[in-house]
Amino acid sequence: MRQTLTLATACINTTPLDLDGNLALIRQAVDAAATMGADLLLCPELSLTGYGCEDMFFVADWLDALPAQVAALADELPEHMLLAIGLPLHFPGGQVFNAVALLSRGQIHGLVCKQHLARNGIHYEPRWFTPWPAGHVTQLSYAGRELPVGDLVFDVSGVRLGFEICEDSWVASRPGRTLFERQVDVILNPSASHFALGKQQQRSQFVREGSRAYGAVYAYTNLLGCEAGRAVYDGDAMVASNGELVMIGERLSFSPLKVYSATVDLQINRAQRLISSQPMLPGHADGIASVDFVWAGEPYLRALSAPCTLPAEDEHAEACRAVALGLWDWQRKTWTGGYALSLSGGADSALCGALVFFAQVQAYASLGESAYLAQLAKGRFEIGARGVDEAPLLWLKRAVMPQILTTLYQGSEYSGSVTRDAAAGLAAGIGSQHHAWSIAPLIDGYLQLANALTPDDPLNWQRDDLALQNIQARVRAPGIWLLANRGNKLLIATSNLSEASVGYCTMDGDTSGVLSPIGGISKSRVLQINRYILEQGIPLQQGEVLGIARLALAEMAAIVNQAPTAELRPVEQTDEADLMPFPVLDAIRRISQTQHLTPKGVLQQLLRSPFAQQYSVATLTGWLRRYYGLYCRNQWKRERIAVSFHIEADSADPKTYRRFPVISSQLKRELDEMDAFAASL
Ligand SMILES: Nc1ncnc2c1ncn2[C@@H]1O[C@H](COP(=O)(O)OP(=O)(O)OC[C@H]2O[C@@H]([n+]3cccc(C(=O)O)c3)[C@H](O)[C@@H]2O)[C@@H](O)[C@H]1O
Ligand SMILES: Nc1ncnc2c1ncn2[C@@H]1O[C@H](COP(=O)(O)OP(=O)(O)OP(=O)(O)O)[C@@H](O)[C@H]1O
Ligand SMILES: NC(=O)CC[C@H](N)C(=O)O
Repeated sequence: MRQTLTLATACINTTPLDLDGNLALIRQAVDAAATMGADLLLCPELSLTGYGCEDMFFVADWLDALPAQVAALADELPEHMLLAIGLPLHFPGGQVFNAVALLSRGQIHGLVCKQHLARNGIHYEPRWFTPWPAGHVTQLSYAGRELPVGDLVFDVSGVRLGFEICEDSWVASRPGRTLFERQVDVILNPSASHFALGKQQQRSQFVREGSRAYGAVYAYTNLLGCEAGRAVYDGDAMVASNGELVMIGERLSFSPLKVYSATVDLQINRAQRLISSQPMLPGHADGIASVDFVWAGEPYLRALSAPCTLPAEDEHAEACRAVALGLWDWQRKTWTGGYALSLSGGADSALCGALVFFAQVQAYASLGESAYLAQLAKGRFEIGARGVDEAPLLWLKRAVMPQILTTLYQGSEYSGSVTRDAAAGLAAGIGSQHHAWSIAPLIDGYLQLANALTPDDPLNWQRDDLALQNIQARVRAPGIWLLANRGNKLLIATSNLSEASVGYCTMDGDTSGVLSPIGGISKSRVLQINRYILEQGIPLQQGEVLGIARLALAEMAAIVNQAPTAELRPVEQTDEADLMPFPVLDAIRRISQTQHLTPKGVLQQLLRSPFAQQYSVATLTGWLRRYYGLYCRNQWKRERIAVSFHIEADSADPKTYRRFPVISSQLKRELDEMDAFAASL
């Protein structure tokens, strides 16, 4: 019996429905794992089809074509390697399960089905899949063979393998408990776990604990990249043995595929089972499938992987990297000509522009110049060659960025030179093709048209404040759309999470666009990140390729040193005066969305926080009323805000994370209860 195993994990940047593309990456992963001498390769959840296939999981004809692909893949495997691959499993005439198949050369050994379907956060798996009942095993005719299916353990020449499929490991009654009873040596976890700040820490806890408590090696692998346009997957990969991490992969890589391996000692984990206080029935044979596979000989001279520790999380770096990876994947998966951005010289659009630049720099560093250029060539960019002595960063700014990003400053009579110069400076710093024009004549034109309808009663700022603000924001939209259409570019909308939550944005004005890259980042963090980009720079992976460790932008200084203002009114206006301090707004948003509380419950939390020392109860309840008033009435706006990436723990996206009725009571009763509670204090 083998005493050690070399386990490989693949993080794959899948595309939903792209069977050929996903299979090509899986084949590359098999080759890479073979080179590493791996005994087993684990691929992520639903990696054959992509995780986000949505209602295609209801299309039986499409599902029923998959087994032949799986069989063909098995035929190509190297002699001594097992492959675990996630896929949807259709019981002909019945329902669909979220499964993983275990393959070796020419063979499919069986399929394990997910028992706990993710229905929290951004996940809606119960719409398509049926949960598999624990302890149930059946037979199925699949790809022309009779296979065991269900809550299975595979006995591979004395080494027992079991699975927890993503959400299975997040719940209290995780399958690992019965895998332990069946003497499992290795628990494999194929996942599709969306990126959110702080999640690696959570995952590492169940990976380590799964290994310690169940006396097993635990291998975890996640999808990578912006698979289907919204969620970004971070390609987290970990292996734990004897309760300690022995492998941690690089997360949020711009490579479409990352394969890692770890060599682990099965004996030391068996020893933990031996001394476990949990009873284990001898001869527990239920749900154990014997696998006809011969491991390669024991590699006695191969060193075991050493324990390692999780690196400390740099939240700003992670947020920037996740957004940039999303932008890179949108660019390459949509085959479009880059991005167009209305650049105001304010915080939000500046961060969007900076992250488009960071995406190019990181893609260059991760892929290397020739693969990076090959990718751009697929998007039909014609990039001039880099000068012999030209530094890659300068070349990216000079030759690449003008093609990737078009920026446009659109001043009005209320815009100042501060923002115009800040926009021009940032554009120079990131190398975008920058233009500036005035929208004043267009606004005048609209006002003349409207005033001609009521010549005795022209629009004025005292009465028509919102109408006069919004026309300015709207007049900017057609111009930037024109430039976007002309260059086949994706229009970036600059909404951030805080403003999107309360609808503090003009529909069909500054919300116009395909994609809101920072729609998952709170305004408080946007402001902090801009300062971070100025003062520290975003760390680069493989930065040595460019000769820099971090990408800093000195041009952010002019952005960072302004108070956020929408420049929509003749009198100086700040966003925080219109709304409330952003840290308070973000706390209300986060508490209400992640703790699922009523306004009274949120107030109670705020009263226990440092805000209670800063602000009176009356001020806090006033802001809570403003927040909920805007939140409720603007659900229709959130339904129409451009697609965004999930970055913070919560999000405003009504199609994934946060659902709320478009028409509602506006929480009138609950707000009155909050006031009554505040009055009772
Ligand atoms: N109770 C209600 N329930 C559902 N819908 C309601 C509604 N009341 C009005 N509406 C609809 O909403 C429409 C108004 O929506 P919309 O035209 O978008 O505009 P609106 O939400 O009224 O105003 C835009 C707000 O965003 C701010 N803004 C704009 C641009 C940039 C920034 C920034 O700093 O980033 C901020 C601006 O200062 C203003 O407070 C109404 O005409 C009506 O059709
Ligand atoms: N003068 C301008 N030129 C070009 N685009 C503008 C201009 N003013 C506003 N916009 C567009 O409208 C969006 C919203 O404007 P707003 O001023 O609220 O945001 P911002 O300037 O990016 O950041 P901040 O809210 O911090 O000022 C901007 O992000 C930008 O895309
Ligand atoms: N695919 C899944 O089961 C994902 C669910 C899990 N709770 C996560 O967010 O990672």
